[in-house]
Amino acid sequence: MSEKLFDNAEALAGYAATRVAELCRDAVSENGVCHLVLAGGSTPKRCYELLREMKLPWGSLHIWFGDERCLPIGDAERNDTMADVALLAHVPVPPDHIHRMAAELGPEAAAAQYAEMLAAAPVMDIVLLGMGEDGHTASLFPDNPALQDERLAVPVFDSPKPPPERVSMGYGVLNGASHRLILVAGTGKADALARIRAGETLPIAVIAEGEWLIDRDAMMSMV
Ligand SMILES: O=C(O)[C@H](O)[C@@H](O)[C@H](O)[C@H](O)COP(=O)(O)O
Repeated sequence: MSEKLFDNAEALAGYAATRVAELCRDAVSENGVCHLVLAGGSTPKRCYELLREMKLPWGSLHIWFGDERCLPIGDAERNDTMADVALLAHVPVPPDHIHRMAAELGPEAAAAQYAEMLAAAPVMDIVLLGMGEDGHTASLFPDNPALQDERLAVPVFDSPKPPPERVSMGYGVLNGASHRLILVAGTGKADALARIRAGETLPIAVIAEGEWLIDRDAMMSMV
C-alpha cells in the first residue's frame, strides 16, 4: 500500500483534492467519462470544498456514493447532504450523473436498487474512502454480516456508528475500482492504524491496494 504522510488535515485535504482532480482528468481523457465514488463522514469534507474550486470536466463526471445512512432525503446527517453542501451544489455535474443511494427506503430496498444501478455501470474509476476508529470503511463494520455479503451493494443493520441502518457498496465494487484513495486524519484513528500494521484484518484492511493519505495525528501511535 502506498502511504503519504501530511503534517495536518488541511495539507492532506489539499493533496487529496489535487490527486482526485488529476485522476478525474486522466479518466476523462482516456474514456471520455469519470465515475467517482465519494466517501462520507467528516474527513473528506474539506477535500470536496477544495475540489469544487478546481477546473474539472464536470459534465463528464458521474458521482456515486460509497455508502449512505438510512435517513430521510435532505437530512443533515446523510452523506449525500454533506457532499451537496461541500461540492455538488457548487459544480455543474448534470443531476442525472449523481447516483444517490435511496437509503430513505431502508437498507434492503436501497441496497437492491443500488446493486441494479451498479450492475449497469462501468468499473468505478476512483473510490474515496475514510476509516473509522474501529477500522471500518464505507459502512462495512467489524463483525457485521455485511462483510460477507457479496452483492454489489449491501444492506447494513446494527451499525455501531449511528444511524444503525445503512447501505454500503460491497467489497467487490470498492476493490474492483481502478483507483482507491483512503483519507485518514485525527488522533482517533491512530489505534486502528496500529492494529492494521500489527496484522489485524479490520474491515479496511480488506480493501485492495490504494493510496493512503494519513495525517501526523493519525500516525501518533506509530512514532
Ligand atoms: O457514513 C459514514 O460515517 C462514513 O461513510 C464512514 O465510513 C466514514 O468514512 C468513517 O466513519 C470516517 O468518518 P470520519 O471521516 O467522520 O472520521
